[in-house]
Amino acid sequence: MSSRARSSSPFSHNRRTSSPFSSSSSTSSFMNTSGRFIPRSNSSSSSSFHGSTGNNTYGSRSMTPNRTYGGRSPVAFSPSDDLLPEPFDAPRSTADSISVTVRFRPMSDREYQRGDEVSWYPDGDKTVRSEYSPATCAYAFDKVFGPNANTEEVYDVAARPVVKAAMDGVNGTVFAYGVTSSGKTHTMHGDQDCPGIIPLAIKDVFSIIQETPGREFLLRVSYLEIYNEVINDLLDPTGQNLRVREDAQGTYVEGIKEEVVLSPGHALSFIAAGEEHRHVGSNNFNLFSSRSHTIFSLMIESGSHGDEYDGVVFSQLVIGKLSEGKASHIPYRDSKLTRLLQSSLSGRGHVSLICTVTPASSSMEETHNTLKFASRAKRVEIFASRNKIIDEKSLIKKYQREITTLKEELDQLRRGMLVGVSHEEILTLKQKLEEGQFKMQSRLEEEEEAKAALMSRIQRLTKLILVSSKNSIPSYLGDAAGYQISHSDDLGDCKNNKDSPSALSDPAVDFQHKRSSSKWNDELSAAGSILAESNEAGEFISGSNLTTDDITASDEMDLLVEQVKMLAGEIAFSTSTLKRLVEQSANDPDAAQSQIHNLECEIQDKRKQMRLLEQRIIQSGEASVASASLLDMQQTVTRLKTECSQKEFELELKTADNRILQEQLQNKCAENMELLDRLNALEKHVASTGDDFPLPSEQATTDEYTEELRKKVQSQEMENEKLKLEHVQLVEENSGLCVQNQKLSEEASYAKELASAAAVELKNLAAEVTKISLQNAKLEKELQAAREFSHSRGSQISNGGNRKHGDGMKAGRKGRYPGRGNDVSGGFYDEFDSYNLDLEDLKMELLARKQREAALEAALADKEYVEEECRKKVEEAKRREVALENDLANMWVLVAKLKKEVGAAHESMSDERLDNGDISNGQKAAEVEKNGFIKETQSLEVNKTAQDAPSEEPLVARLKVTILCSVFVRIVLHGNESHDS
Ligand SMILES: Nc1ncnc2c1ncn2[C@@H]1O[C@H](COP(=O)(O)OP(=O)(O)OP(=O)(O)O)[C@@H](O)[C@H]1O
Repeated sequence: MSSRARSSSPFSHNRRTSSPFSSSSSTSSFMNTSGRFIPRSNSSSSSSFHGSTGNNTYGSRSMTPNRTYGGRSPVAFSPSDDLLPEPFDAPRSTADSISVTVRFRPMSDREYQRGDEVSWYPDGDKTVRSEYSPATCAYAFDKVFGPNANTEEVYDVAARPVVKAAMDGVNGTVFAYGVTSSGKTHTMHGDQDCPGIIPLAIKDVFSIIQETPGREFLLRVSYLEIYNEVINDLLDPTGQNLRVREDAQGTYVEGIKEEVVLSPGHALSFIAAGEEHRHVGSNNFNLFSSRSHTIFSLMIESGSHGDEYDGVVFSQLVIGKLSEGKASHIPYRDSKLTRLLQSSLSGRGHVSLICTVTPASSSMEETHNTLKFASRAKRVEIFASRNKIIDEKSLIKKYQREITTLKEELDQLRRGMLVGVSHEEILTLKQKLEEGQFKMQSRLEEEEEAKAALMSRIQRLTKLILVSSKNSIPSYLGDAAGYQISHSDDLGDCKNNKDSPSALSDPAVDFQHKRSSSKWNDELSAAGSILAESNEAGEFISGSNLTTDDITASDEMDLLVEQVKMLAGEIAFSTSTLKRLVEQSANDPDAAQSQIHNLECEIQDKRKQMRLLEQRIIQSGEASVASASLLDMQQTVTRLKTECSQKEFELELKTADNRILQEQLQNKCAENMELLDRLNALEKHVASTGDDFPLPSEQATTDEYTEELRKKVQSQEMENEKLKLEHVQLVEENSGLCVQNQKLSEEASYAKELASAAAVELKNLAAEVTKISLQNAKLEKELQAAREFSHSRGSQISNGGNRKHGDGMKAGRKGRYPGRGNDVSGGFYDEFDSYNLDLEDLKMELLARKQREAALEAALADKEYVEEECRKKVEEAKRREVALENDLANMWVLVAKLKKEVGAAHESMSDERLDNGDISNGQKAAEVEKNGFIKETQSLEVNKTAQDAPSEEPLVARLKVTILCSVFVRIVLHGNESHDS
């Protein structure tokens, strides 16, 4: 058995009683499954939906208690029907979803005062709808409870099936989730008038146990709080900062205390004690509570009786209160809470999520977030199945086994089946058996003792009550009465006096006296008549039969003590009556005298009785000591001790009550003082107001005066109203400031926490940095060493000549570590050397190649550049050539034109001259010359490429020069143009 629990209650239950509980002092696992959420693949089953055309049937935007939330949503969808919770029948193998319910709380007075409106409302019993966008924003859940629903209704839907299944061996988790002040505590814990889920579940568990007589149950509880990521054991104040551990069975809290519980009250007392240890207790610091989660776990172990034993079932119910806190800086997925609930929410048990929300508009966003969370939770699939422990871990099984073995042995012994076994062996076996039984019994009895002591005390007290109420008296009381009577007889005139105390003339005295003593005296007298012949105190003591079957010595002692107390009370009362009579005797000495005498007799009589009883107590004590067996004495001592401790406990309670009462008294006194002060002030005020009124003059009529007074009162009332308003405003302002102040302090504390968290982070980071720096330094060192090594290696190799390949180099490398070659490490170093140098050579070669490559690339680039330049020049030259050719062609066209014109002019002139006969020889020569020129030009035209004909005529040569010049000019111009462009 894993010993996880720090300790557990030593309570065990006695099987002889009719209770179905099994006995145990147990340690067991806290959680017993592990796994993960399985997101539902079928998105159509999602519970959130949008886009409906429903009308909001609630016109008003304020939520009042009278507002009805019944009726189905008129919207045109029914996804909620898909989400109806299936019955939690165990075992179950098909997938089911988490049961998700939403509970609205009523709007608080504060929210009303703040002017909040309803922002979310339950539309029917399965839908939550936004008031501001009802058509587009709505969510469906298994069940939605309006603000008027009570917790029992919530329990019936959201928790009862889980509890039932848990009692049948299926793990279950019920948790309330919501923002601060949304109603988680109200839902889970509740109060006296309206018990929450936890007390209801506990009650249910015990009723199920009562209704299942065929099974034995062992229940244990644990209660923890997760506050600011720290787990504290609420059942054990020393259990702080516990750790979540994980084993094959799942996650559990190491060292959590588990207590065996025997009744609902017992379980609830642990919760009440746990609440005292909570980090925030009943504190109303919202921010703190939003970081506080509580988990109450009930471990249930059960098995059938004896032969019907069919294995032990172990299950766990976790009932949690989880706060949705925006203040929390740890997201849920990383939190301890998630780790802890991992087992419970693993999908193998039932899970019921109750989301608590407020309808108020000031919390609209928070409520929306809660609804979104709830909607997402609905998609988680579970496969709830029944747990079964068939290993040896079960306490019930262990005990059952032991009992069965012992029974068998006993049977064998009884039947005398141990044939051939010697008498000694039988005795030894018997002894062993008895020892075993004794062990078992003693453990059970330990548990029973406290209970038995209480029971005996109750019985004794009950006897006393019965004795007095039934007007019957045991024989020993009769003795006492007899003694009283006989003693009175002794006193003679006291008894026979008609003015006995019961016939006192003062009716008040008579009544009071009767009220205190008549019943007792009547009883004594009645019994005394039976034993009237016994007239001596000694006889009464010795003759009384105090050791009847049903009355033990201690009972007798108790009764005697009670009698002494009563007598003492009566004596005190008679004494005070006597005092009063003595005072009265001053007025009427005769009448009072006899009464005084009787009363004195009575007091004496009672004193004697008391003394006798005291003696009897002493004697009875001595006698009982003498006669009682050791066992009796032990029992008596134990009982007395128990009573003592009970008395102490009662005393403590009384002291605490007293303290509270005193505090209350002090408060009341203070309040009274305040009220008195206020009264005085008011009286003064009234007096001063009265002074303000002028006394009615003789002329003024009473009516005028009354009117004046009325006006004054009215103005006073108005002033009062004003003051009241101011007061209300001030109170509001004050509460606002208080809230602000609280928020600020919360924020400050949050900031502090953040700062501390940041400090921790920083510290961690610093540690990381240090670590990394150290690593860096180490690496640098190594690098440096490697560099040095390679450097020295390089120089060594360069000195050694042939560096690249060959034996010489290897010989050089080996020479670096003289002596190493002989051993293994030397060989390794040589190899390492050689590898390093090869690598280095390769690197250098690679570098040289890269350099060559780069040089070649540069040369190639140069070449390409030059080529490009040349190509450009060639193109330019070609373009010029084309241009020149064009110019030349144009030129030739011009020349041809000129030639034509010149030829035409020449012919017409010669024709005219020939006709007129006035052409001189000179002119003829010129014309010849011209004709020659034309002929030459024509020949040029034919041989236009021949530019320097040796036999040119001067004119032709000139023309050529002209043309060339023109061509040159054009080339120059063209060159300039192209240059400009
Ligand atoms: N269903 C309800 N009906 C009536 N009153 C409710 C209901 N739910 C909550 N309240 C009241 O609202 C107030 C806040 O509720 P409660 O303390 O339960 O909130 P909480 O969520 O537990 O807050 P915290 O996280 O701060 O502890 C309480 O005064 C409570 O009595």
